[in-house]
Order: sequence, then C-alpha cells, then structure tokens
Amino acid sequence: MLLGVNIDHIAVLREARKINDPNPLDALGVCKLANADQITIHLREDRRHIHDDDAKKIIQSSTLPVNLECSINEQIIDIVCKLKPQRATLVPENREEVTTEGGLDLETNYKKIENAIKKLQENEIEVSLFIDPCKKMIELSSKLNVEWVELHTGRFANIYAMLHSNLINSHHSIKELELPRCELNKLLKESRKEIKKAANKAVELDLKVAAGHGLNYQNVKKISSIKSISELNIGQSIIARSVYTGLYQAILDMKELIK
Ligand SMILES: CC(=O)[C@@H](O)[C@H](O)COP(=O)(O)O
Ligand SMILES: NCC(=O)COP(=O)(O)O
Repeated sequence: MLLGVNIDHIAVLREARKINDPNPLDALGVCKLANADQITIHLREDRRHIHDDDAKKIIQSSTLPVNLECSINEQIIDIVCKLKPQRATLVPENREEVTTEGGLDLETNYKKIENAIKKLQENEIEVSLFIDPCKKMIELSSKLNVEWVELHTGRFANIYAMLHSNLINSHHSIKELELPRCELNKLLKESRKEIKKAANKAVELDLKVAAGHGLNYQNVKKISSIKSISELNIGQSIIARSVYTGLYQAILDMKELIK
C-alpha cells in the first residue's frame, strides 16, 4: 500500500501567523527518509494554506512524485499545467467549507471536467478524480479516460468517529447506547462495503485506485485492507501526530499500520 503524505496542514500552521515558519518545503526530506511514496498538496482557490510559490518549489525540489489537488477552475488548471506535477487530482471546492465535503460531481460538470483533463494530459500530467465511492462516478471516470480515481473516505471516517465517541461516552446506560451503536456499526460496515465495491469496479475498468480524507491511526486499517486500493493520501492525522512525535515517526507509524 502506497502512502501519499498531504503536507497542506503544515502550511495551515504557518498561515495562522502569516509568517514563513513552518515551511512545508522542509517536510520533503523527512517524508523521503521515512519512506513515504508521494507528496500530496492542495492548491486551493482561496490559497488558505499552500501558495503558488510553495507548489512551485515543492514540485521542483521533491524527489518523490507530487500529487497536486486542485479545483476545475480554468485559471487553476492553467497554473497546474505550468507547474507540471506528476499527477493532478481534481476535487470539488466550496468557498465556505472547512475541508473538502464530498466527491466531484462528474455528471453536472462533465464538459468542464473533460476540458480540464484534456489540458492536463496534453501537458503530460496524469489525472485523478476525487469522487464519492459509487458505481456511477466510477463509470464516468472510466469514460473520461483518467489514470486514477481517489475515493472520498470522509463519510466512512465520520461514521467511525461517531461510533467511537459513543464508546468514550459510556457513562450512558448500555440500553440507551445499544440501538444507535448497532445502527452505527451497520452503517460503518455498509460504508466500507461501498468503498470496496467502488474500488473493485474501478480496477475492473482499468483505473488505479487511491483513497483518502479523514483517515487516521484508528480507522485506517479498515480501508488499507481493501486489496483493490493501492494508495492512501493522508494529511491531517499525520501532521497532528507529528506535533508530539515528530513527522518522521508519525509517517513510520502510519506506514507500519498500512503495510
Ligand atoms: C481533497 C482533500 O481531501 C484534501 O486536499 C484535503 O482537502 C486537504 O485539507 P483541506 O481541506 O484543509 O484543504
Ligand atoms: N485527498 C485526501 C488528502 O489528501 C488528505 O486528507 P486528510 O487526511 O487531510 O483528511
């Protein structure tokens, strides 16, 4: 299982002070040393963390492949074509969101996405689509002729978190907890099954499959055990742990869990 480390969250910390420390560029050597397989960054339209200059320097200096996540906005696509990362992952962006809320709607935006893919592929950038784990989106991805899909694991991660915070609040009587916990367990199983089914379908259609969003040290094994997924992109939980353990150890711990 390959690991892409999303280093946006280092820039989030920098932006809290609007200074130049910590510099996400400094993470490249540590990621390489800890055997990460890829660097993932997201050049958001509002530049809330990674800036154009970061992306440029990261792509120029990284010895690991760089997966640049971006919206389908035409100006952004033109910037990405100039930056030339190994891969561009097209994601939906909503100005008010705290983080990416769902997968790209390939049906509504088909023409715009098709144009973006064409431009990127003409610039020898492989393309991935960040989509919800459903058959329709996989089939449309195949029709759009991309190399990769990345399955959004946010819903799975949210159900997992709800289930486990219920466990922590165990001062409620077991009876009260029984029904919601059963339902949450069922939902979690269904959500994993949905991801597995979508990943299998994608492989069947010759797409390479990544997954990510909200994965952490507790929930990751349920996803990394799906054989048709070959790569996970993980950011928030790795950078959060690195505050206490250092980035090198945080990546090693994650690699150990998903190997
Ligand atoms: C598409 C995706 O899941 C990541 O890029 C994630 O969005 C990074 O964190 P932010 O949402 O904080 O930009
Ligand atoms: N595409 C998902 C990603 O890059 C990392 O998401 P998260 O782990 O920061 O939630």
